[in-house]
Amino acid sequence: MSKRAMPQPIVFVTGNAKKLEEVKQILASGAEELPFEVTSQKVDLPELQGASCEEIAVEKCRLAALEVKGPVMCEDTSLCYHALKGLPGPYIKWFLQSLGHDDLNKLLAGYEDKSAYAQRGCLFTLCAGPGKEVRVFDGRTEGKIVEARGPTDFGWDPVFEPSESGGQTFAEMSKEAKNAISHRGRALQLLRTWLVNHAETFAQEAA
Ligand SMILES: O=P(O)(O)OP(=O)(O)OP(=O)(O)OC[C@H]1O[C@@H](n2cnc3c(O)ncnc32)[C@H](O)[C@@H]1O
Ligand SMILES: [Mg+2]
Repeated sequence: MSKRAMPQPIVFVTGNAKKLEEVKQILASGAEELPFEVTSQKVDLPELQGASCEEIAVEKCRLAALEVKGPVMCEDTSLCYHALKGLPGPYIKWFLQSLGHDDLNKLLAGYEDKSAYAQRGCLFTLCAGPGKEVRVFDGRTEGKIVEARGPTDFGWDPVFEPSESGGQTFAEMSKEAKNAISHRGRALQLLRTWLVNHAETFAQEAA
């Protein structure tokens, strides 16, 4: 499919190089090609505190559109422990940075339930430009928190064992296998389908 002309490509705004790497792989694979060009820009956007995952994601995307002055997509990943009623959730980045994998796991030491979900972080968000509607696409993968196994180059991948992985942590899986069942792969698939089906609407909003 040829790409539709837009004044500007959609800019994926993120400060995280590993996210960008996966998003590129996911967009390059799969049956449907995106009807628009996607580029990326490294901006560390401020994130709301004390708000719901969805409010955090929407506000970040709104700021990204103002910054880029054109169409953008962003994403926010949460890691939610069932025993901790959804925490650390959107604050996983700060927990991981301060605690590291081992101490992160100790948070669950007092609980039987080690299950977690990597949720809404893939909250992928899409916005056609400053002041335009922000659309949210929610991808979720269930699993449990385990002792770290596998390469440690991407966030909490070593301590998250998805229920569908046959016992491997995200870090131990190939990129293709992770992307096929990951929160990011699922949310991005929803965004892709929406854009394919609403290309006209989105192009008009961005014009
Ligand atoms: O600029 P942005 O896109 O916000 O990038 P970020 O690194 O700040 O990312 P988040 O705010 O979404 O915080 C999510 C945290 O979870 C980590 N993370 C995100 N996706 C992950 C994945 O698929 N596997 C493992 N860790 C992940 C990421 O490194 C952060 O520490
Ligand atoms: Mg962030």
